[in-house]
Amino acid sequence: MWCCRLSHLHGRLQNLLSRGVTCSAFQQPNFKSLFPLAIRWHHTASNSLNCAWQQHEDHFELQYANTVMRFDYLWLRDHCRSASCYNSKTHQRSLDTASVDLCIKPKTIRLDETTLFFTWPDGHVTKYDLDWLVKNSYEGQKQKVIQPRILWNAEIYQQAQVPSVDFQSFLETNDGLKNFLQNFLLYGIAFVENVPPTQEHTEKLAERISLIRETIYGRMWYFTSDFSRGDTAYTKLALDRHTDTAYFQEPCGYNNYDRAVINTVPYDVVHRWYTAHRTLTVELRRPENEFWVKLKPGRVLFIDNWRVLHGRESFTGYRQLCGCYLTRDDVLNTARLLGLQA
Ligand SMILES: C[N+](C)(C)CCCC[C@H](N)C(=O)O
Ligand SMILES: O=C(O)CCC(=O)C(=O)O
Ligand SMILES: [Fe+2]
Repeated sequence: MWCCRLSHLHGRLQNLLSRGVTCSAFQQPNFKSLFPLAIRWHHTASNSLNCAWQQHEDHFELQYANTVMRFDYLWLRDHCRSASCYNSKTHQRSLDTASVDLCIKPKTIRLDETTLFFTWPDGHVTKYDLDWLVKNSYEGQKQKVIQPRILWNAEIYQQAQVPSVDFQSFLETNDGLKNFLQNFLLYGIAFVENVPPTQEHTEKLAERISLIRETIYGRMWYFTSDFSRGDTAYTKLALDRHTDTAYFQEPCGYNNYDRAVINTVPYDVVHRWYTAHRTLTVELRRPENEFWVKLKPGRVLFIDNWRVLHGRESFTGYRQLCGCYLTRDDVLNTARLLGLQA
């Protein structure tokens, strides 16, 4: 019985999808709509505002703040910030987007000072401040400066002389934390110095930026070479450039050690994959693309696993390392709270 209902629904969905939804003027009974709307520019009375808009058949065009913006009418209805459509306390949408006519068009549009008023066929009014539209439009977004990233190699990084941040100022001042995060966002790595070399202090440091991400390796990992752990990371062997946890749904990044059997692509695609892998590996192994640092007690290194790979030489003797994984969303959130664009 359930099977029947499901396949019936499935059929209907496919039908809808294959037919598509069109907004052709011919579907509308009103004969006037067979003709394109008279398109004309509306200018503001005051020249100082420098705003002009035009109502096209299928979109609204606005020129303001040296930006030409185009808005879909459904988008304009959907982003309505009126009390019935949007809860400004929770910043959540109350409007049921699926209930809006896909072919909706405003009945009237008018500009008052810096506010645009759209009146929809059912009488509902949506108000937009011109600056809000600039900030949230596709075209406005494209002009926005995003947090710059520096593509570096060993020489560029050394010449930049990026300072490490002192443990005390990292923990106790927003400026210290902000400097650290700025470097981290720019280069994908950053250092904190003078950290008491204990697990507790390393944990405190991590918690200052973000939530610690618990994984199968534990919350804080504190390890020395121990082959019983069954992973090259826990040996004294050299560890080639890699990123961690490539096999997670939310991985820290990619890597060759943990790559699973490739069984989802045919032989000719797989060969192209190997060629690409070779090109990437050759780049990664160029000495000028490598930056070697000696980790010593008290020096903590943060690595953005989406940008920078890490590895180590083989070693002899006893060596201990302590660390943890951080949740990316929270690191970026802390950066934003400090006024950085992340
Ligand atoms: C020891 N520590 C927890 C840091 C990492 C262990 C991860 C090992 C694994 N090969 C991977 O790359 O995901
Ligand atoms: O031993 C090291 O320095 C690095 C270890 C490592 O990369 C890992 O555990 O994932
Ligand atoms: Fe690693």
